[in-house]
Amino acid sequence: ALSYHENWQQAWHSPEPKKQYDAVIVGGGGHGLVTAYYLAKEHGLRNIAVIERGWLGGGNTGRNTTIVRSNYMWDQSAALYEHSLKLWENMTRELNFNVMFSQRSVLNLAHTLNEVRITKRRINSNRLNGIDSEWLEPEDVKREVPIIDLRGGGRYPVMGGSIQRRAGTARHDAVAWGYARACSEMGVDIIQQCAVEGFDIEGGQVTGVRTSKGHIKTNKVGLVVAGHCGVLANMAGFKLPVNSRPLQALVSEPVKPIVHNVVMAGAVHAYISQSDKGELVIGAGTDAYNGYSQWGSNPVTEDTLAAICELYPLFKRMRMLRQWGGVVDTCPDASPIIGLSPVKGMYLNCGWGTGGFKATPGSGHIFADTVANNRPHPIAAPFALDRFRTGFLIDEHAAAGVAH
Ligand SMILES: Cc1cc2nc3c(=O)[nH]c(=O)nc-3n(C[C@H](O)[C@H](O)[C@H](O)COP(=O)(O)OP(=O)(O)OC[C@H]3O[C@@H](n4cnc5c(N)ncnc54)[C@H](O)[C@@H]3O)c2cc1C
Ligand SMILES: CSCC(=O)[O-]
Repeated sequence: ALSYHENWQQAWHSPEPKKQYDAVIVGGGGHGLVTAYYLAKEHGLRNIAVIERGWLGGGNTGRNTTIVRSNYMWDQSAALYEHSLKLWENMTRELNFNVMFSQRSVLNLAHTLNEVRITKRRINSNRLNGIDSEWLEPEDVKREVPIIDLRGGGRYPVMGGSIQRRAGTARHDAVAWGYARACSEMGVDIIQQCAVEGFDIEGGQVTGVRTSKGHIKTNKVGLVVAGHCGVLANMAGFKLPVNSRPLQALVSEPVKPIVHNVVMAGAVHAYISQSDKGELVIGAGTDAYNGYSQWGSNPVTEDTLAAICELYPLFKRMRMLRQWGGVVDTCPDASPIIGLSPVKGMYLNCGWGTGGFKATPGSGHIFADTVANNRPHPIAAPFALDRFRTGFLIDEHAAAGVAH
């Protein structure tokens, strides 16, 4: 019988790359692995490789604060994120792997009259799209989150907020492991510690991928590398309207259960939830400058912790355990890019910025359809790269819930 560790070692095979694949997905994060999963499961491709320069889930998929919700403003976003939320609700059964999806509800607080108006407008838009979303008066917020100081320390009073009760959190690296195991069972080659270093492009068509483990022939490439999408686009000879910058998070020492939902406060760049182990999981806004570092910086976390102490005074004596960052790729309208690239046979799934974890299953599902059929899935179509030429943007900065 295999030990637990040996069992894990064999959850997915890690072969050396073959000389040729029908499709190569660059990026072994959640979005890339789900794409490979549906290419195999729903589109009958069997000769697929996922190429990951580090380890599975080592990018933003394993670094995020795990919030899952679908309460975005515009119809196009509602279709995308609600498609994903429905897949989250069945993911553990689909993968036979416990991703610990916990629908504990997500609150988005409003601290100014402007945020009250924007939030109520978003709630009405959600309800028109069949998404569960409610307005809470300050006393309702207090009932949901008894430890909150509605005065917000006097600086940012709580004037109400939205709540989505089907929203919640999940175990992020379990998502990568669950899909990796399912991919491997369908014969997808998952190749870690293998960096893509360039592309062969002939007559505008991709024909191969150059990697640190050798050359691979293919005429179908999905770029799913989050904060490094601009780097890979440059390798392929085109530019993306994306800013890549660190987004940070931190966790406290574990304490008894005291926060039973997720509480986000965009105006003060602070949001919290509590992990099943009892740690406070705290998120901040992005750094103010572009960069590819994956570690924290004190000014950002100091601001966030000051806001946390104003909203939840009893946390003033909590000790922080760990702080880290990830490189998030944000588009000018805070919406993703899903679709064809300027290079034939090369497809883009990026620009998810501070909020792509919640879209992981839906993103991979519609991107696989786009890659397999060489045309955008209907839900992906509005998120084409071309929108930055036509000007038909899908601005979700307010719903993003995080300053960037
Ligand atoms: C601190 C933080 C908190 C966040 N909180 C939330 C949240 O609560 N809710 C939410 O919805 N979203 C959140 N996000 C955003 C979310 O994590 C991302 O949008 C999402 O996980 C992106 O998934 P992905 O699979 O596209 O990227 P990743 O998981 O980053 O995967 C991309 C992979 O590409 C690989 N790669 C890069 N270059 C190459 C190369 N040249 N060759 C091969 N491989 C390469 C990387 O190593 C990486 O593993 C947060 C992000 C951060 C950093
Ligand atoms: C990092 S912010 C979390 C979200 O987008 O709900």
